[in-house]
Amino acid sequence: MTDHSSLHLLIGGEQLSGGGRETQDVIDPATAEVLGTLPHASADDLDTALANADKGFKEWRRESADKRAAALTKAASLIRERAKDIGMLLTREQGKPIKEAIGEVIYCAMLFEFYAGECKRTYGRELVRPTGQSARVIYVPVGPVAGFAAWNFPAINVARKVGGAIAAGCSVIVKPSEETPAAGLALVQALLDGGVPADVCQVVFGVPDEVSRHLLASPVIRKVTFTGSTAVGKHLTKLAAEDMKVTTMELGGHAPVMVFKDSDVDTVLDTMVGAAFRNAGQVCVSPTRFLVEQDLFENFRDGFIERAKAITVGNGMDQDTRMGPMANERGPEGLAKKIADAKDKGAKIDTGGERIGNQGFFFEPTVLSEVPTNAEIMNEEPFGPVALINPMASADAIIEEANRLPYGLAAYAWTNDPKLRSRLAADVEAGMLAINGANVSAPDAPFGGVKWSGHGQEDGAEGVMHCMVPKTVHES
Ligand SMILES: O=CCCC(=O)O
Repeated sequence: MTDHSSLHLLIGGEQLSGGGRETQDVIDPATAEVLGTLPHASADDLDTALANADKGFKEWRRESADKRAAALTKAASLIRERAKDIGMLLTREQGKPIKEAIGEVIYCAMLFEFYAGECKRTYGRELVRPTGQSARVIYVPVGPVAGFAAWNFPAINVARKVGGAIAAGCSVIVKPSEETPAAGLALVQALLDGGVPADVCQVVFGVPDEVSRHLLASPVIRKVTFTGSTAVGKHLTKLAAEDMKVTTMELGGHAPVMVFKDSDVDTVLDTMVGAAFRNAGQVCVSPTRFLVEQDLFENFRDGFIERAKAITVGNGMDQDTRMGPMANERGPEGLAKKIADAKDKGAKIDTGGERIGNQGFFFEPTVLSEVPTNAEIMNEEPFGPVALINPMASADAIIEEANRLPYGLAAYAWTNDPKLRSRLAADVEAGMLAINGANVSAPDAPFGGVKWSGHGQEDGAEGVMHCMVPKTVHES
């Protein structure tokens, strides 16, 4: 199986490395030691991948839904068998606790199993026409897809990029993050081992801007799917527009957690504190801005601080670690700056706020409260282990603050008031809303945002349908 000592490109089924290609080191975020050396694709490699993707698409689009489903199902079963090994690769390169890593890998198997079923559900519709005529809408695969995945979920992000495309009958070239390459490589290998043809799913690495410009400049690619920052998403969307390529953009968030006065504080904290520090807060749907009705505020803040202090931080490979390091050197540096800015503007640092030790990229679980809305951290995704807790005067004020930012990925709310729940469902500007819970991800549930958090969805039936385009066939 793929490991960090044998990192490679996967082009036309060939594992390519060496040959004078540029390389970069892959770093263990828990120790800052080098885990392995990753080859970059040359321009020739990218052209080969594009030619393969073109050929692969022409063949795969004609395969039966049964055959595509069988390959996804087999791959899912191989991923389940390999979950522990892939999880260990993931923890080593990304840092999250091994239990979270294995859970992430299993999610990928579940997603492929769900997509296997969706292969047969790409329904069109018949339009009403006079006798002797017909008109119907059919859905056809959009064409070869270029997918760019982020480092925070090295497995799920790759699975979301390739799964929908393969189910729809597209070919796909995926670029996992260069910082976390091995888990994505192992997933794609399972797809090939499961029967997905080598030209249908390929993996490249390189300097991200160079790879994306090269692939997007090609007329072969008909769809671009990206997970990452809003800034890069806007850049890729503009590049894609040059050739009218379809885009799915899963971008940044700044999720509000609306805690209304009828909530039970301990129940909310028991669910949301763990969610806030999952993957060291490096989650696009991380619960971030806790907007708590005034009456509950003090109890809520005290309980949050107590639970945050109890979190065991350590190497993700240790079984008792509950929070690992941040995934790269940029993490603690960027977070420390945002915390300093918030403090200067009057926020209280209730616990944490500092980097831990001088080895690896560890940061304390941090709680800030009474954070002014002009602090950078209240406006830009912190993407780190920090919770921001503010007292709010009313339900109206909570909803207004929840919608204040240009982001709209996930939102969370706690209330049992049926009228308020309906209002939240209608008025909260987010692609995903969890009421009285912390989970917004499930293989059958569309995952995506609105406003600057992007457009298009992954997972759910939409994850496949966004890799297809409608065609209307009129017959007389
Ligand atoms: O950051 C993206 C993935 C997070 C999730 O699926 O819960």
